[in-house]
Amino acid sequence: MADHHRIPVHIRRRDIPEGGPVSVCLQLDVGNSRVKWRLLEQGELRDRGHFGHHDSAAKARLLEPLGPEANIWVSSVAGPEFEREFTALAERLCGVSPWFARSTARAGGVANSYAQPSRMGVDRWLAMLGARQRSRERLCVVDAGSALTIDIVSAAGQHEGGYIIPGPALMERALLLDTDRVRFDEDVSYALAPGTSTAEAVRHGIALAQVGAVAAAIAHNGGEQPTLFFCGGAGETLRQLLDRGGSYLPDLVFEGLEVQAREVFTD
Ligand SMILES: Nc1ncnc2c1ncn2[C@@H]1O[C@H](COP(=O)(O)OP(=O)(O)OP(=O)(O)O)[C@@H](O)[C@H]1O
Ligand SMILES: CC(C)(CO)[C@@H](O)C(=O)NCCC(=O)O
Ligand SMILES: [K+]
Repeated sequence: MADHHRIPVHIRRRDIPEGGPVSVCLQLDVGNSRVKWRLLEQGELRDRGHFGHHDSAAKARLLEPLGPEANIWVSSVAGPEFEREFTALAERLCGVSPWFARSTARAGGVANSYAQPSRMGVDRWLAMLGARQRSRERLCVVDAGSALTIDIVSAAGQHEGGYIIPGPALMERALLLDTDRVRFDEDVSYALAPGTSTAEAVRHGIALAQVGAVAAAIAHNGGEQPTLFFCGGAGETLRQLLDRGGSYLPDLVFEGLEVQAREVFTD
């Protein structure tokens, strides 16, 4: 842990001494379907990608070129085995101990509503910190990944609460698993019109459920209309189908990771 305090955080160009070491920061967003990553050098994006949790070749390609001066920051909602394995691999391949962000009671101007903050998925927490950094208005943060999560943050920065709903792929798998005749081969895209085939009825039904959940979350929680932020693989599609504006920010979790890291490493 002490090691991290020497590491320059939120590396701005003017922080780097002339001829000094190049600050490298590898950031990972470990979700339930896949691992997303981006690589920054002196605060500038150099590369990005994604891979499966068990793709050891991809992990080696990412870690091997890094030197011991690199920072590795991780948001992970995967189990502790991923954390252990990835830490051991990073230590072996580049001599760096990754820092894993945790959900806390408060950070970046946001107060957690959970009695046990560490129980909250850190991706939700970081997405809220990222959104709060961009807007001080009342927020609705929607992460449409394996799960659809919807979180409301008041203008004062209080997490009002949130929702965890199966995401589109999970909804479809649940239907196929527990029915005999819901079967189709067509690859129909998500839309809201009533379906006129099994494929459409399923895909449009799922789109309706996802969009409807966000609309209902906003309607049910009254008050000031929140500013919408979307992230996750289905985030932009959902934003368009909902048709209430808002921003799609695929890097919201990474942005929150930087907010939390800045607080942790500069106290
Ligand atoms: N372009 C797209 N349009 C609509 N839906 C999509 C699109 N891409 C992915 N999805 C759907 O969105 C869901 C999440 O996709 P994806 O796996 O990309 O999310 P993710 O945010 O990486 O998930 P996690 O963080 O949980 O690993 C899946 O149900 C997938 O079917
Ligand atoms: C809900 C997911 C799966 C979304 O990725 C993740 O945030 C998670 O595992 N959360 C733990 C439970 C909670 O957030 O209360
Ligand atoms: K996610």
